[in-house]
Amino acid sequence: MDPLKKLVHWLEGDSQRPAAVVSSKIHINKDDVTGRSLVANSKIVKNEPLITIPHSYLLNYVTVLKHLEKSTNWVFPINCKNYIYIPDGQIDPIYANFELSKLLQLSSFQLVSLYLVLEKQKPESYWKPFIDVLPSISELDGMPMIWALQNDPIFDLLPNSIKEHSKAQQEKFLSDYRTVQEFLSDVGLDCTSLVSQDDFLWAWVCCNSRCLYMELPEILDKQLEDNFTLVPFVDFINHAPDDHCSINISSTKGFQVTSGSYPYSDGDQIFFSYGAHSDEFLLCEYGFMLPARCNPWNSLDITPYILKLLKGEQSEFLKKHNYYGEYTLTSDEMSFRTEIALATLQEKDLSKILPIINGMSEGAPYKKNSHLLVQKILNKILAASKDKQEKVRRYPKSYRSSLIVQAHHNINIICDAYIQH
Ligand SMILES: C[S@@+](CC[C@H](N)C(=O)[O-])C[C@H]1O[C@@H](n2cnc3c(N)ncnc32)[C@H](O)[C@@H]1O
Repeated sequence: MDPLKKLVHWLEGDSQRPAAVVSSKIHINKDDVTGRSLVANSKIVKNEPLITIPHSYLLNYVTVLKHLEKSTNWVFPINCKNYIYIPDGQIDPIYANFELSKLLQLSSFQLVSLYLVLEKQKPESYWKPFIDVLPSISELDGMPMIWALQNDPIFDLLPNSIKEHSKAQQEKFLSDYRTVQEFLSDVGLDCTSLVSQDDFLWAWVCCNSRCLYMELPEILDKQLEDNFTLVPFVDFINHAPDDHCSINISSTKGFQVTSGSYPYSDGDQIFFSYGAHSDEFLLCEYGFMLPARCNPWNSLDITPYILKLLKGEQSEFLKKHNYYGEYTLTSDEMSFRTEIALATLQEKDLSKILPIINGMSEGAPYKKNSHLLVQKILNKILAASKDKQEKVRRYPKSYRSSLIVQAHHNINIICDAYIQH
């Protein structure tokens, strides 16, 4: 049977497992650009219920621990038996080694990724219908952190802001992998044979590109970034920058999607917004960008250029008032933080900047020079971007090179529009 059909069949439940509810007005579609997506078969009105996925199908910190508990002699402190189905079956000898106190020290990313890798290796797993439809690593090849991990020299030709973002992600990934290796060796297992770095990368990027916000029980005392879940079927919904579907989590019913403020016609793709994200963010975290000029959240990060110009006293002043770093601009305006930093650069008496910070002054005396400074910075950025684009052209055409060209194109659009403006 086709893996998508198997997934739908699994979600239909059985005498023990609750059924998910999927509106007959939507179906799964597949294309080369956006992968799987959900599409309307007929008219859908505003706020119409579309999908409900019970907790038994959600993969997150709580459900993983609940499934592991079965193979161990510890008792998970959260009682969720009546709303999370755990299949009867054999004890897993690997999980039998897992100590609760050590598991509770893992983050959601570490635990869920480890569990996905181990479950994927089993010929029989409760989660198999879900795991079989997760994207392969090659489907997530748009994420530049993967290029960096593979030491692909083309990574160097990305805009600096994307390189910085991807390097930070890469460090987080490697640190998560190290923690999981330590966890496995602490419980007496051989990590390298059980969980290779490539397998862990696959699971980690699946979590990164498909996780949805869900608060974990307070008793687990986790960090904000641990509050996520994977949601089969709902994770086929692609991103659009404006509001489409709305999502909601019911403690009893599970994960619910309604059409929200947006009516759909037959053939329309169903979207929801992953957040107010720029193309650079979408590329780093999800491996795609929106078509040119379609993303209203695109901005240009000029932080390194401004930081280089600041003198010690000016940096201290900006740090003291929480205005150090994160200097951006869009096609038609610079951010307030950028304005403050550029005014600070021009002022000897820094007390004169405080009325601008407090909203008592518009900072008119600094505006002309600030604008000139930004123009100079943008010309430098344009020159660096042109140089990198020429180098990319010397590479054979590939998916990665096309993404780099698009990322530079986005920068050119903002710089040109701002300079003309
Ligand atoms: C939550 S999944 C959505 C379903 C996905 N298309 C699939 O085939 O499984 C997120 C991934 O979908 C793709 N995606 C989401 N929105 C997109 C869009 N507007 N354009 C292109 N790709 C998109 C990206 O690959 C992203 O990592």
